[in-house]
Amino acid sequence: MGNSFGRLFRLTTFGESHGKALGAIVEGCPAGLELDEEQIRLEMQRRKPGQSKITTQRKEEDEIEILSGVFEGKTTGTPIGIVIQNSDQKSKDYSHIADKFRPSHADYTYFEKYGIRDYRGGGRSSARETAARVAGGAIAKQFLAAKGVKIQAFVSQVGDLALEKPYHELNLDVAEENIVRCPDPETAEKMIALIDSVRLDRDTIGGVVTCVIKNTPPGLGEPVFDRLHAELGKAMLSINAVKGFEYGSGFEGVKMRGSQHNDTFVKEGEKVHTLTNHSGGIQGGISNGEDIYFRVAFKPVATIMQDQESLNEAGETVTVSGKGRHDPCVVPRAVPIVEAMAALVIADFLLLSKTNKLSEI
Ligand SMILES: Cc1cc2nc3c(=O)[nH]c(=O)nc-3n(C[C@H](O)[C@H](O)[C@H](O)COP(=O)(O)O)c2cc1C
Ligand SMILES: C=C(O[C@@H]1CC(C(=O)O)=C[C@@H](OP(=O)(O)O)[C@H]1O)C(=O)O
Repeated sequence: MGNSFGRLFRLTTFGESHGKALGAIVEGCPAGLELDEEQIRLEMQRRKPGQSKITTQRKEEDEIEILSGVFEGKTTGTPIGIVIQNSDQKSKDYSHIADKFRPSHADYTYFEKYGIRDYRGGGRSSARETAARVAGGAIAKQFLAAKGVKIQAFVSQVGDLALEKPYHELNLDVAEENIVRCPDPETAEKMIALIDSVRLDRDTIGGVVTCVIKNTPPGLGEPVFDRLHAELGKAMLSINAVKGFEYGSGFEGVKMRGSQHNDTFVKEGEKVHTLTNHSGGIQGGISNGEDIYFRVAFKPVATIMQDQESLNEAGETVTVSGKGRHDPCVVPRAVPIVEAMAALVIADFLLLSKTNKLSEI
């Protein structure tokens, strides 16, 4: 339970941060998709630890090995198994807190739930698990690319430093050219300096990742419960350290009047289009064909290199201090994770949408 995501396009992950390996099993990917392994590797490189001075210094290559479900470069429709070896575990960094709870990490809640916890590197609660999500999401991304759907995420805020311009006034393609993954080079420099100074203070800082999905066909999503934005929200809130999700006008929208907020419909050739997009491409839980865009808020990382008061398993007051390799800010590496989870949601709804109309069954 709790280790799988999706209904028709389905991802299951396994593995712990300091265990032998992590893995992904993708089920439901249609047969005959040309799978570019290099593209999956590129996505893994975008997420891997040790990629720059502003990320954790754990060194993992995050090489993937595809075990099944692909023949002569094409998917066969059977489960795709992928394994990612762990090679740079330093479990001794965690010996001093084996029976202590780091404030705001998952140590206490895992112990309460299971009565036992793999304290090595946070075990299953470590964001190392997201390596498997990125591998699975990379397959969903390729499936979507073949249908013309494009997903792009970028860092839009670190601490108080936020991009002023909306996404459509930015060249999102340049985001990958800097280590923080912000599409405005000047703001990127400031963000990098801010993360670096926070790191030198032995502290951590939060941030926001914005994601844009282009060319989604209208009609994806369910009118009740499994609304498209609800599933995107669940996908995003399932990522480690996420504290907030908003789509379209989001929380800012409450400041507007209906007369300002409504998106006017117009016809452009054969296509229905809206003049503004406060809806964020989703109305009534269903995609309307406009860009889908949303923002995901990440908290400051819990493990800080400072003494903090906490409790141990016996309920005694103890001092806890982080050791080892940790991210001073998660957003640069969260960008490909957000894209992967978004791809899984859209791929799943794309398959489900084939059951909407009698004429399509
Ligand atoms: C890309 C990424 C990297 C992370 N790196 C760290 C880290 O180095 N140290 C840490 O304590 N937490 C890190 N986290 C956050 C923890 O995994 C997360 O706080 C923990 O699982 C508890 O879950 P919660 O914050 O969602 O409640 C990271 C999260 C992400 C998305
Ligand atoms: C190793 C990765 O990131 C880790 C995420 C993480 C956490 O608590 O989430 C804690 C640190 O690792 P460890 O589990 O070794 O202490 C990070 O280095 C990775 O993303 O591949």
